[in-house]
This record gives sequence, C-alpha cells and structure tokens, in this order.
Amino acid sequence: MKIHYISENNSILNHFLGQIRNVNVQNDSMRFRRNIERIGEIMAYELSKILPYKNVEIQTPLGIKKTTEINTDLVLCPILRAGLPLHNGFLNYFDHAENSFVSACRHHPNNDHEFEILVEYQAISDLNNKTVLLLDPMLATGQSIVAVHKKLLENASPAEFHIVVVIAAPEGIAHLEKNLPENCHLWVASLDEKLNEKNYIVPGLGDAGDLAYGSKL
Ligand SMILES: O=P(O)(O)OC[C@H]1O[C@H](OP(=O)(O)OP(=O)(O)O)[C@H](O)[C@@H]1O
Ligand SMILES: O=c1cc[nH]c(=O)[nH]1
Ligand SMILES: [Mg+2]
Repeated sequence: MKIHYISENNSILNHFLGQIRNVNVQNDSMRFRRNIERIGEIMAYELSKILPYKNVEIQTPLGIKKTTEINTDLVLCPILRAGLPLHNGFLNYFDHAENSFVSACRHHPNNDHEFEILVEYQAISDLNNKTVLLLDPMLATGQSIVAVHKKLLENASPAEFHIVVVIAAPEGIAHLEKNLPENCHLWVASLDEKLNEKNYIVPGLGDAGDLAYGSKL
C-alpha cells in the first residue's frame, strides 16, 4: 500500500486539525462538520496531483490555452455517518464525480471491548475501471474500511483505489497493509499514537460521527 501523509509541513491544515481535536471547539457541531469538509477540500487537492491527466485546449475570448484535465472517472464513497462531511469537501472539488454510499458501524453484542462491523446500507454505483475514493475521517482498528472495501469489490473491478482518512492509528494502518491489495493508496492527514482499550484513537478527537451529527442509541 502506498501511504501519503499530508500534514508533514506546516500549513493551514494544522488549524483545522487542531480545531476538530480541541475539546473547547469541537462541540460546535457546525464548525466540526465544516472543518472536516475543509480538510476534505485540502486532501482532494493533494490527491488530485497524482491522478491521470489529459491535454486539452480551452477557448478563451482572446485565444486558445493549452492545459490539462483529469482523465479518469471518479467515484466518491463516504462511509456513513462520519464520512459525510469529508464527502462534502471532496465533492466541492470533484464536482463531476459519481457517488456511492455504504454504512458501517461498530456493533457491541457482548461488551465495550469487542465489536463486529455491520455493513447494512449500500447504494453503490458502477465502479468498473473507475478511480474509487473511499472516505472516512477515522482509521482506528481498520475493520470498517476493510469490510467496506470488500463490499465495494464484490461485483466490481476499479482501475484505482484510494482510501482517505483524516486521523489514523498505527494499528489501523497495519491492518489495512495486511488485508488490502498492495496497489491501494492510503491518504492520511494526521498520524496518531495508538488505540485505547475501547479501540478509540489516542489522542484522536473522540467519536467523529457523534461530534458531527449527535449521539446515537
Ligand atoms: O477503524 P475502525 O475501528 O473500524 O473504526 C473507525 C470507524 O468508526 C467510526 O464509525 P462509527 O462506527 O463510530 O459510526 P458512525 O460514523 O455512525 O459514528 C469511524 O467513522 C469509522 O467508520
Ligand atoms: O477514535 C475513534 C475510533 C473510531 N471512531 C471514531 O469516531 N473515533
Ligand atoms: Mg461514531
């Protein structure tokens, strides 16, 4: 797996990452969603640099300008719920992309420490020969992303597969490296230290879905 870390240099990205983590700021859910969206816009821009391009000529009022345009069909696939604000950011930039939606949530049948991933809702477009961008702000154990990747590839063969996360734990990255094909790309805005006993990312930000949309039963 090719891993791209995008916050290695100082940039405005660090302000948005700081705000989604900060306990004194993150409970403003509109700001939380908008910050994830802004991070999505920055990540979309960074990712756009390695997509395939074709030469085009643009007619201006005064002449013709030779330039380039993205030369692949993009499909954006957020994982519900927390992937939705990240999806908004990507869609702001890749406005011609197709979209697919898959849900994944942790189900704790016995206790807080053990869980299984339930993939229930799916609305998946044709992914064959397209560039798929799987979007989820949090990569903790990696089980949600592996489960959704498996679901997406049940009936399709994309040309390229990119996974985009905002905050990643080393344990989740190791799980993806073990379970996903080598030609996948992983984009990480910020790498954290570890998981805690409940498999939350430390220092992380808490529960991204709840911060964006409120707690669930
Ligand atoms: O790497 P993992 O250990 O699988 O954990 C990460 C998943 O947990 C969160 O979703 P959650 O289950 O909280 O659902 P939600 O988005 O509806 O809150 C997050 O958005 C990821 O999908
Ligand atoms: O730290 C974590 C782990 C999973 N899901 C979250 O929202 N946060
Ligand atoms: Mg959640």
